[in-house]
Amino acid sequence: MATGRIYQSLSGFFDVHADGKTYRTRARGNFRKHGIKPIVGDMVTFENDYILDVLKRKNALVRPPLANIDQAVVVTAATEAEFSINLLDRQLVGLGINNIKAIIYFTKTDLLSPDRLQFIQQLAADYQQIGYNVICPTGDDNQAAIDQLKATFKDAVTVFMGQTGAGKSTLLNHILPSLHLATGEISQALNRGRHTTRTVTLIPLAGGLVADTPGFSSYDTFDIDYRTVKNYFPEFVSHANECKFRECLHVNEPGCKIKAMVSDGEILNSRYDDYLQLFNMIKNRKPVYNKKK
Ligand SMILES: Nc1nc2c(ncn2[C@@H]2O[C@H](COP(=O)(O)OP(=O)(O)OP(=O)(O)O)[C@@H](O)[C@H]2O)c(=O)[nH]1
Ligand SMILES: [Zn+2]
Repeated sequence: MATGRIYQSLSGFFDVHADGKTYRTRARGNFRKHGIKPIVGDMVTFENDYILDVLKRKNALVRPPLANIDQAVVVTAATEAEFSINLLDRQLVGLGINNIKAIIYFTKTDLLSPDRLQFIQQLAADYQQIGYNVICPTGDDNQAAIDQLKATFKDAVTVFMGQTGAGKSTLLNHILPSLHLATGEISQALNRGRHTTRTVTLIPLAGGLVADTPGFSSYDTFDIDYRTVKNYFPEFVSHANECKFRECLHVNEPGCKIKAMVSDGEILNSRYDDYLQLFNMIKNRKPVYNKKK
């Protein structure tokens, strides 16, 4: 029996990397009975080219299906018309909930005015300070940024996420020129018919594995208790023990260190506003009752 990771799935076969070799395996019939369907990214045990067991997943994304993701490159267009700090914060919280480390990568910095570039660089420094890994190419210095990004791939499974048009395919093509992903308008046109059949392959790169598909939809459902939203704002977590109340939600409580830090400019107003927005959205969300099966 051997243990390995599924890196590709094609018409009923699962290609597995184990001990530096690759194996073409199949799932046994009884997998279907138990409702376990192996997907790319899964760690599996196998013998004689048959998968015996799927090991417990750390997390999984649905479209396209991929398990055990360590980190996501949040591809973010820095231009004024496209950038939204609110969207960025929501993406970061979504990743936090799924236990996926975020790497923020700014694109289109070549289009920025000097003022705008300075604004984005300050923002990059602020998010770096919070604890995120932020990569912000400047001018013609694209290669340095890409090298910096590649250095984060070691020993990790990495996916690319971001808004439509943010530059995910362009960036992946730079990193993996053999992919030849369609970009811009062509990509838009192809996108329309591709939801159903699209699968993902994990490609070995810079000591890690990178998903070759740029179109991961981030989840807009935040399936958590509203009282835990604060846990996904790292700069709140590191000072929460300085609030007067141990269970402080940093909303209306007296003696709240987080609110004091917002007033003092030590925590970004926009981060606190986005926290309150998510907090209220999740608190006021109508419960969804699933029909009994
Ligand atoms: N000037 C400039 N243009 C860029 C940059 N990155 C991407 N673009 C352009 O932005 C457009 C969209 O880029 P894509 O790579 O297709 O974006 P995407 O995120 O893959 O988009 P979807 O496939 O719709 O999800 C294309 O016309 C790219 O040429 C950049 O760093 N600078
Ligand atoms: Zn507080």
